[in-house]
Amino acid sequence: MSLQLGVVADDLTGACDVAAGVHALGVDAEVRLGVPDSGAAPEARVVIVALKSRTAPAAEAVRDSVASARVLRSWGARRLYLKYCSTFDSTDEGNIGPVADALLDLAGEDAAAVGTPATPAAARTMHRGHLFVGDRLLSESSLAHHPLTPMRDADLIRVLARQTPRPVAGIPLEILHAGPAAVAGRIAELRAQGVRHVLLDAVEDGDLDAAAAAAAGAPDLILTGAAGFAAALARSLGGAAAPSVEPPPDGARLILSGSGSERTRAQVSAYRGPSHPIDVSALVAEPTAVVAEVMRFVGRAAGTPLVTATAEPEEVARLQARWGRDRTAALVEDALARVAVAAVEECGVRRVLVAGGETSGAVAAALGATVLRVRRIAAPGVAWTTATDPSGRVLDLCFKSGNFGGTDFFDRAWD
Ligand SMILES: Nc1ncnc2c1ncn2[C@@H]1O[C@H](COP(=O)(O)OP(=O)(O)OP(=O)(O)O)[C@@H](O)[C@H]1O
Ligand SMILES: O=C(O)[C@@H](O)C(=O)CO
Repeated sequence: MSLQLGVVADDLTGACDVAAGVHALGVDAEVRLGVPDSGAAPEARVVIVALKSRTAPAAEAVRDSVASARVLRSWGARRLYLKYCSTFDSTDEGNIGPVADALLDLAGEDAAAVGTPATPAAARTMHRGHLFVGDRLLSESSLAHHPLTPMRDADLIRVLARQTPRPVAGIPLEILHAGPAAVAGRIAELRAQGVRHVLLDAVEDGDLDAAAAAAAGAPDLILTGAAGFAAALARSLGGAAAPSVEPPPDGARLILSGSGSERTRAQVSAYRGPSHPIDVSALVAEPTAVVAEVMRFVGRAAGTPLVTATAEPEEVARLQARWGRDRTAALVEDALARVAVAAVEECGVRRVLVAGGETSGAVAAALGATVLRVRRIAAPGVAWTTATDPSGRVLDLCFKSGNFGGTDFFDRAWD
């Protein structure tokens, strides 16, 4: 089976979100970590390249995304998809606009980028170009206070227009409701007017299906969006078989949380097993001693140990003000990554659940995972995945976006 959809995702948990949605439809998907080496094409119909490009400097994000897109094309990908966050996480500098522009350059002079972050299953909907998170405008949700990409404007036409010199326009819901032909017609009109970025309204999966059907007739479009539109495209591939559910490998379990999101804070508080906080200030002075102390806890814990740096926003802000935002983040990510490696090597851990996108990227890289295949859906947008580390150990890895999973996720994810 040939590669139908080649996805470039701007973070690892976002890549796993797409893989989970595609797998749930019975379409085989594979996640590649980092810019892949070209070479033999994977067998999966959907391949998702997981980058760490959401908050990287725009030039770096463009370089890695274009390199990944070239490899996906060399593997015969029929469509290219740029996966960004369902809450459009970005700044005026990028990286959604610059990366989409670079993919348009690759696709040809008249190409256009068409898509939507709307993902109704995750309560992200678009109306009149405005993004809603649940019942709130994006700008009135907790994303307005995101430490790296605060989203203070819910008008995504305006947000994207600040990131690209190319004209941006939206397609309203009534055209989506009029069906694929109406959507395709409107896209063609906008392109004829010189528009190069089109954002679609969508409030339910049927709207995304109409968009996917419209896109089918225009193979030169670059498709963009979050997991919702990617799933609609996968649905349109058809021929889905029931997803297989493999048993997990034997071995001990570990939970690592470096996420600061509201949902993860609730999950950490609700967890009923043994847990150990990371002392971030101690980490600044003596990271090796902190990791050694954590490993004594992991080695002795009865049940599934949780190692957590998750803290209230005021505490994170205090630590960032004292030690620097990037330095604190790097220290925490490095410590959790070292704990993951030591737990696998010394404690027989084979199942690792990680909370937080940046944290997940750091842990996956340290474990030497390069390819992930979905084993089982753990929650909407979250999957258990199988990877083989460089020593040949089979690992069961779950990378959870900060905002995903129920409050009791850390207790229930293992079933
Ligand atoms: N106590 C802390 N103090 C300062 N920084 C922290 C602390 N705990 C975690 N961090 C850092 O905050 C960042 C959290 O980002 P991460 O992407 O992992 O989670 P998130 O933002 O909640 O989730 P997502 O991107 O999945 O929505 C990481 O870089 C992590 O190292
Ligand atoms: O789209 C989302 O909300 C997630 O897949 C995500 O990008 C997590 O960082």
